[in-house]
Amino acid sequence: MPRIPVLTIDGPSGSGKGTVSRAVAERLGWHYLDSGALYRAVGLAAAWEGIDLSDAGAVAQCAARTEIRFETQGAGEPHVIVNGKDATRQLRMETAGAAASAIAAHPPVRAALVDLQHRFRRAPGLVADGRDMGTVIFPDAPYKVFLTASAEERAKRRHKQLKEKGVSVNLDSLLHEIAARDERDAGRAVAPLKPAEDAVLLDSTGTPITEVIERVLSVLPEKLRQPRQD
Ligand SMILES: Nc1ncnc2c1ncn2[C@@H]1O[C@H](COP(=O)(O)OP(=O)(O)O)[C@@H](O)[C@H]1O
Ligand SMILES: Nc1ccn([C@H]2C[C@H](O)[C@@H](COP(=O)(O)OP(=O)(O)O)O2)c(=O)n1
Repeated sequence: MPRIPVLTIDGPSGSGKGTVSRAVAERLGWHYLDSGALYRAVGLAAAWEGIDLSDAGAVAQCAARTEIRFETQGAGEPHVIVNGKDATRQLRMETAGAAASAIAAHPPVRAALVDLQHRFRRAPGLVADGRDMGTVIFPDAPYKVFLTASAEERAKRRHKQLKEKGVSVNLDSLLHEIAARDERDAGRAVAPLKPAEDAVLLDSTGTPITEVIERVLSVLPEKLRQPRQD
């Protein structure tokens, strides 16, 4: 029996993975996995419990007992409920991204989240967004994209996004944080940020989101791109 199709979209922070993945999943009528939100949620849950984020074993145990749910509430990003609390806003802060990047470097933490991620592969298909979707979690995915953009453009996008959410941050410090996160995510020993050998590379610098979405959709065969009738 053919396996349920997966489109993986990996790339660095601010490359547009989340926005593009959600739009593509909606167009196809497929499920969506925001794997970064899982790492963010575990980082937050560990901080709530006062766990030292450098303690790989303690964070991995925390990952195994943390309950993470995604709730669709109208348009826009799904809300993320961590151990019963709506943590959506907190999880989007750059501090949560940095904590996620730190705990994500621990192999036992990554191992604790593998089954959960595989369970998102449900019919009719899955769009999976992250760093290692095409390389480690869904290496057999038939469709893979690696999305990038210059660090300057990614920092500007994040700056605008946070400003729209009422969070004021300095552009220079964002650029620094993004560069530090890129370096840690790409430099770690386990599941580093890198394109799968069979991924299509897309640089979105200066390209409007609508066009990026079309380019990603063009990676899929025509028959999958038809809107579903049911
Ligand atoms: N091609 C693009 N051009 C301009 N802005 C973009 C583009 N892609 C994404 N954005 C904006 O950049 C911000 C970060 O995008 P997001 O999808 O959260 O990135 P990622 O998930 O890769 O971190 C969002 O506000 C989004 O609207
Ligand atoms: N599949 C994944 C997804 C995220 N991570 C880690 C590394 C990232 O810096 C953090 C946060 O990821 P997230 O995709 O939410 O961050 P951005 O939206 O790209 O800024 O989690 C990971 O190691 N593996």
